[in-house]
Amino acid sequence: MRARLILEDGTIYEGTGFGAQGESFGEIVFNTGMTGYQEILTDPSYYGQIVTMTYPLIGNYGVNVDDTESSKPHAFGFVVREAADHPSNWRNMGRLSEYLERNGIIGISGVDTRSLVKKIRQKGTMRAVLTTLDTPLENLQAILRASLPVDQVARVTTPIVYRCPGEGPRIVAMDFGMKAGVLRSLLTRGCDVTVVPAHTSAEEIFAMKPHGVMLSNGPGDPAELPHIVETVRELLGRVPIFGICMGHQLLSLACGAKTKKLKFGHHGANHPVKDLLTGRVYITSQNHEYEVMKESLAGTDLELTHLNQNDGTVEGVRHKFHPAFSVQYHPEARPGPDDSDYLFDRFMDMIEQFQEIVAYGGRRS
Ligand SMILES: NC(=O)CC[C@H](N)C(=O)O
Repeated sequence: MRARLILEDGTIYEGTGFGAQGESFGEIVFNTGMTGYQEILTDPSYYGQIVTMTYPLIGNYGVNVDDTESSKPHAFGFVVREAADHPSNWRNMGRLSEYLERNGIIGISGVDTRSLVKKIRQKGTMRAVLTTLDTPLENLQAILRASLPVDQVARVTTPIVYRCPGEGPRIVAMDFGMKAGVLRSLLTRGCDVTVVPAHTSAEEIFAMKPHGVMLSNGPGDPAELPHIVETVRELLGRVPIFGICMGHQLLSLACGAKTKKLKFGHHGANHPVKDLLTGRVYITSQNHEYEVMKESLAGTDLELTHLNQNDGTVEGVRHKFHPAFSVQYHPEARPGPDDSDYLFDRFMDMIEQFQEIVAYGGRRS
């Protein structure tokens, strides 16, 4: 089956379709992980994005039921150099091509992904359309001029409140498109987690009497979510907060910092980040297109805590007075190294310390 990938700058890549048939339109990004394709496809933060894998052979260990980060794939398309269709692994339960087909995701193989990634790095993230149909080029170019979906968080957040009981601290997790790994990291620490839709108000959250609030990862532009930024501002100082990726950007915006789009984003499993509090460098898992602007931290009550060692971008902040901190990368990993798992312990310690303050008649009303 013939497939075409057409970029905003007019470049056309011809390849072979694998997975579903049809047409898909989104932003083209690249991920540098050698493995982890199933976690990547099912990470809700990829909603609206067509993902190119830089590693040349994808699909070689098949798919299984454990490597998913949500109930279904969210990426808008998948681009690879070579799709391995004879998987071999003790956990293998099926072929990647069948998995994509079953889930309505269009894949294209046989693409010169090196040239594609070079283009994205030179020109920045672009819109792209991926098709297995014979649609005339003019029509595809018209699709490329259309606007991208807005309020992507609303498309991937949980529609209902649900609870995973535990004996430990009560956490309310605001789901902006939360990866299963975030929930898992809290549950393995015994937390009692209530997951709430993205648009839940601060009042509704306080009614659940949380010991801590988790701000999850999620797709799209954080600056398009002023109502959620306002909610985070209302939570600040009244309950310990830990933000991851989108959660980090929303916490930063709530404290007066600014965000902007990176040229081509960070998507991979080997980004070096320095924890400025300990001086140690960690290899981290990343997936983001936006960043918190370093210069915008001046004049806020946020302190820079983590720095990207490749390009010097902001990777983490903490509030100088309130119990709140966040990181741009993924301490829950999946896929990627779990070097940064300690941040969940830091959150647990923060909750314990805040509880002591509350017990001594501190800040909380
Ligand atoms: N993984 C995420 O939470 C991504 C956050 C945001 N959508 C970005 O692209 O920067």
